[in-house]
Amino acid sequence: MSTEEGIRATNDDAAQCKRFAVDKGYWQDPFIALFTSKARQSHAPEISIGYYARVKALKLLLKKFITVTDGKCQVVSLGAGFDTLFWNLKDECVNTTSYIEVDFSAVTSRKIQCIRRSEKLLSKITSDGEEVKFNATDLHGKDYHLVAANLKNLAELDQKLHESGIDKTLPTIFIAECVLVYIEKSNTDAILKWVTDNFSTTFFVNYEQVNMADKFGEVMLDNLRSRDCMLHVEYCQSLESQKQRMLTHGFEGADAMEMRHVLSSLPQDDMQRIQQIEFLDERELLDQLMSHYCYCWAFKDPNNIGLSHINI
Ligand SMILES: C[S@@+](CC[C@H](N)C(=O)[O-])C[C@H]1O[C@@H](n2cnc3c(N)ncnc32)[C@H](O)[C@@H]1O
Repeated sequence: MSTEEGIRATNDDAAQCKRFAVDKGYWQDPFIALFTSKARQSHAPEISIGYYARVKALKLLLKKFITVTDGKCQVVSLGAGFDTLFWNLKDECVNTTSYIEVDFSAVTSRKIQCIRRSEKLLSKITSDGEEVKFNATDLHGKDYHLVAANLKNLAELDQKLHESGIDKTLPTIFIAECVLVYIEKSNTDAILKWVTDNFSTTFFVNYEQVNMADKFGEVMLDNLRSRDCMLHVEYCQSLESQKQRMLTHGFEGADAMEMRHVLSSLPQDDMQRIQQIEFLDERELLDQLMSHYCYCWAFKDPNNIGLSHINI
């Protein structure tokens, strides 16, 4: 059985791994240090390269969606944790109609505290001196919203998105980065169906485990179980099962890619740069790790605005 505490702790892990990799120079993120303390633990280069590919590919997909929709779109980040993508996009002057982050209240309240004590973070969510509205768990800026909801409770999620001013007729991208795998199949099925039932033009990006039916997958499951985290891997058997999940829940088209192929599709000059940061002992280990994670993306685009062309 997972405990909420065990699941929430995965956010601290992700944020710490990102901070460590950023401090090492894998990629630039001037905001991650505002949500994390300096990493106490070091991580193997394979882990940092994994995060590098995950962060780069998500930004790539999101920017393509924003370009296709000319910025007249909404981003909903499910289980956003301490993700900094909103601030990094703002830093590059990439804007959307609104950007909404959702997580458990214990996570959003900590994120709100970090935002409130940093002028650098606050300045990106206010404009023309407009006030940011917040309580202990929810924060509403002009185009940024951070709200508390349990993703298993769709009525609560719907209500919180409504309070954030969501427009279900506007193209909306949903991001779930290492989130659905912590939630039971019946609930994730319901989330995906709710998305396609409610949003007329929508794109979904899911990052999580794949090819989990082997020994490596078994060890990963055991490892997380010992930290009070059950992974729900029914759809993590193959790229095909990942895509089928999307298609059976109302998406018109879906595609998926193992992270080792994502990595080799990223700009190669940057790859050469990151391979020089730390000595990589065994290339095989990197390939093994990267073949157990994937991006899967899916779209519903009845007006043919071009969502079917978005890929990595
Ligand atoms: C591994 S972390 C990933 C955080 C962020 N997406 C990233 O990639 O850096 C998983 C996040 O999902 C959140 N989460 C998991 N199950 C959830 C649920 N049922 N309701 C709300 N948030 C949930 C956790 O609290 C945590 O912040």
